Amino acid sequence: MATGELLSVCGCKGIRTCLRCEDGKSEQHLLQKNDPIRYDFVYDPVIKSAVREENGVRQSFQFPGVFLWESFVSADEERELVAAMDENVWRQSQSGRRKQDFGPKVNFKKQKVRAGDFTGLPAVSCCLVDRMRQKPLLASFKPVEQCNLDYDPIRGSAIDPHLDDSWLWGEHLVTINLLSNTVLTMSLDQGWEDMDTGEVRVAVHLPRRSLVVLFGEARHRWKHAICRNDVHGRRVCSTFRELSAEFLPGGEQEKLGSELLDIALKFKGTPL
Ligand SMILES: O=C(O)CCC(=O)C(=O)O
Ligand SMILES: [Fe+2]
Repeated sequence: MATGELLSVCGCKGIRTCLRCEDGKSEQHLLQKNDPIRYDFVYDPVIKSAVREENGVRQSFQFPGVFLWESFVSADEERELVAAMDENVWRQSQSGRRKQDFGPKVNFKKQKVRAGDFTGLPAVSCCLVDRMRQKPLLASFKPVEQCNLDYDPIRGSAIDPHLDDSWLWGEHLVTINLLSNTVLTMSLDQGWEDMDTGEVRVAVHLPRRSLVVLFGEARHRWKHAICRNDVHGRRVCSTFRELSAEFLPGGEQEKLGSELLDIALKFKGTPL
């Protein structure tokens, strides 16, 4: 298929905005986006803790559920991966993002999933998945979906704080961060103890070409986001998702789960 994007101003719906459509949205929506933020921590991957220093006072707490793998792909691989993505059409998505999906057809509201036109993950991902599985944390990771996202400061690209679905998707969310450094902002709307009056945020710095895994508390309790201000140049990422227990051996929908995995892991996919 030809390189390019499908024509329309942008892909935003409801309260989502990007630089292309913001003039036309009500100020209320923009005000809601600028709520004050109270407690800003930075994730330290060495001590696996969130750290903050204010007026010479250092505060920190354990922050489990984040695994960072720096230089997961080489500079040559990064170039090849992005070139392969750019051979395919990027579809407009919310908040100034563009996307390419390789995965089953899902209706999250009705909790319905079927193979649909899914042809599998792309061929270029086969060696990436083999490599990630070398780490004990991901030894049994079997992705059934890959979503490529494209962020650009010119479009004001971002993704609002959210939790990924956990009816269909399993424990580990794996993202490869390409083309520029960014920050994954983890947040709890209402903190706890002496921070319970405001939002608590933890900035997880994602170097270019790194891989990050969210699991446990960082997957299920803390929301994650990419803020517009943290997109400094074109950024492309690939997020891989596995199936939840319901779709794995012993689960109620194991047959469907195994059919979807068979398709996914043939690595013959084209985007939907
Ligand atoms: O861009 C990212 O790194 C995060 C994407 C994300 O959270 C999602 O697609 O659910
Ligand atoms: Fe997400």
